[in-house]
Amino acid sequence: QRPKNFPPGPPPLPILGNLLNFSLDNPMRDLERLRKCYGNVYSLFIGPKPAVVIDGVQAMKEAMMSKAADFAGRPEYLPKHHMPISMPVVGMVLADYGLSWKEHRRFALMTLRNFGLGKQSMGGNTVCTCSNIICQVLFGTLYGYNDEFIKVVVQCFKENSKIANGPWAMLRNIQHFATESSSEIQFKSLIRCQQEIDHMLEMKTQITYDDRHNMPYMQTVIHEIQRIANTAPLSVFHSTTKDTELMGYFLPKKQLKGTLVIQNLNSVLNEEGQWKFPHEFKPENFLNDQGEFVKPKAFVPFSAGSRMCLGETHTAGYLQKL
Ligand code: HEM
Repeated sequence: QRPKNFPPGPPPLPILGNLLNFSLDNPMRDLERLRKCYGNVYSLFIGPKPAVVIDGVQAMKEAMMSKAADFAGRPEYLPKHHMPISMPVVGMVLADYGLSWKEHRRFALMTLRNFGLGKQSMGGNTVCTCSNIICQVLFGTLYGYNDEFIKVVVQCFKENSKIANGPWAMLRNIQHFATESSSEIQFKSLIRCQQEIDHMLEMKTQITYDDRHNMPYMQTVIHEIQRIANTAPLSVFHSTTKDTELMGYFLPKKQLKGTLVIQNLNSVLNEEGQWKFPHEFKPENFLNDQGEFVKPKAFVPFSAGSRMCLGETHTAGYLQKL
């Protein structure tokens, strides 16, 4: 039974809730269908538990920015107590809203920033140390500095990136780009990126992270790939921390032990009215009329607000807002 003035949604079945409303092959398409039927804020039953789905920039902004503290919880039943033995402690990702999470987040942000996250390229031991800290932040496990496990993990990542960036892989990627839909645009984008790289390499021997400011087209392509790739389409589930309202609907805390909140980041990354070409791969989505790189407010692959991803380099700005 939906509480009074709760967001509308499809009628649930006993025990199963709305599970049969979703197909296994493409549940994102079913969410889009429900959005068209019920609007940008609607509810579903995952088994017996009600959940609220948030679509589009406007609803997401109200929940994650204007009412950040009300929506910053994590659901109780996320599988934090069923982690493998190597992750016995709850990391920050699944930690519920509270003092402990705040302190961990503040500390992690400062540590990552002091290590130069997003400022400089890192190498050698720094990579090992950072990977180790990321393991602790994410999974709650810190390895010793000479631990063989973390050394092997870093070595595997290095080998993988060599393979992924090697000449054969590049050829394969170009072939993939060239044969997928809107292949011509993608192929032209790659050629233009290569020209930008070649131009930079005329002036110096190696390109670093800082050079991105002089490579606007490269930036647009990377961002457009991330928009289309949609790495975490439903983000990490949130939960309300108190009775609150969203777009005129009432979301009770007490009655439901915190309402489960699902952000549909996919709906924002493809929202009509927010993008010049919402449903196509076009780097122009990130170019203004002067041909400069701009990041539209609907670019939210890392989510937004107080629980926004720590890997996003601009997250540091939220340090003061916790
Ligand atoms: C392309 C790569 C990545 C994507 C798309 C991504 C996306 C996300 C998303 C959508 C969330 C959930 C935010 C929310 O609950 O509203 C998240 C949380 C998080 N991410 Fe990432 N992430 C990426 C890489 C990283 C990296 C490299 C780190 C390590 C520095 C990281 C650390 C975290 C942490 C600690 C959280 C939990 C924050 C909290 O609960 O307060 N992520 N990420």
